[in-house]
Amino acid sequence: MSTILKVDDLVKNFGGLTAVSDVSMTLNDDELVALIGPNGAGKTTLFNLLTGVITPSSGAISFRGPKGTVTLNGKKAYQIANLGLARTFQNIRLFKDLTVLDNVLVAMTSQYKEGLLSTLFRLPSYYKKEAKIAKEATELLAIFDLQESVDVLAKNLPYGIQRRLEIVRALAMKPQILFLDEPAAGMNPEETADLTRLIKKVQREFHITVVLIEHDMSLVMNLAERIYVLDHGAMLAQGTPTEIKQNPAVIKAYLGEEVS
Ligand SMILES: Nc1ncnc2c1ncn2[C@@H]1O[C@H](COP(=O)(O)OP(=O)(O)OP(=O)(O)O)[C@@H](O)[C@H]1O
Repeated sequence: MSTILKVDDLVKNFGGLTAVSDVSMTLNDDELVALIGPNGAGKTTLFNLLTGVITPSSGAISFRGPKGTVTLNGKKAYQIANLGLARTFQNIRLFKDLTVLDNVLVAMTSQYKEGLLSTLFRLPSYYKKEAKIAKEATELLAIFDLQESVDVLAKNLPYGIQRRLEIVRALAMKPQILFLDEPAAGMNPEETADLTRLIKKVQREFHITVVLIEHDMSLVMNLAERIYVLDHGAMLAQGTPTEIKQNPAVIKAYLGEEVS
């Protein structure tokens, strides 16, 4: 297993507040990692730094992509996404007035750069590529049991299914690392159990690294191979679920909350 993402001494200050403080971490190929911590610990800020939504105050992020290792600091969100880091957000960000299929097609077409001439004059290669994209999108939706809903407007889907569609959209970008920000937020226990199965399936079938922020400890302990724990912006601990459950510093940070 080799390192795909390396974070060294990352800092993010918002005025006088240090939201992320000297955080170092590594992500390996094909692993499922959880990032946990109490409210306000800096988890989303760390995701935002890794995916270019905000820029670090200091520190380094390096990513081993298909064309070698690149520094992500200073790169824009779309450049980082094109390199192979896709994400979902805590608040659903679908195109609510587009159908399920169109939501996925929009994400997918960023991967297929058709020439201007072919697009303008609708050459046969244009239609061939369009058919290929539609087939891939439909197959991806089927993995997520959304094949029956391809023509439904995103805004008319139940909440749990909208969250699922968000994951499909992120996967449509063919990422090497998938960041999921609270994928089970607002879901009922049955939806959460379905989601847990799906995330496992995605990681197995797509051979990608998955990192998730999650407050639902049963999901985290069921899914994660490794866990990082943030507290007050700093990395408090890292280890296997068993190690984290028994870590006195983690138990103290979660005082009053159950880490089980
Ligand atoms: N854009 C911003 N400007 C100022 N402060 C911010 C900004 N974004 C986050 N913060 C602050 O940084 C700290 C970390 O916030 P962050 O949202 O990363 O925590 P979190 O661990 O994701 O919390 P939660 O589990 O509640 O989502 C908080 O004190 C928050 O108020």
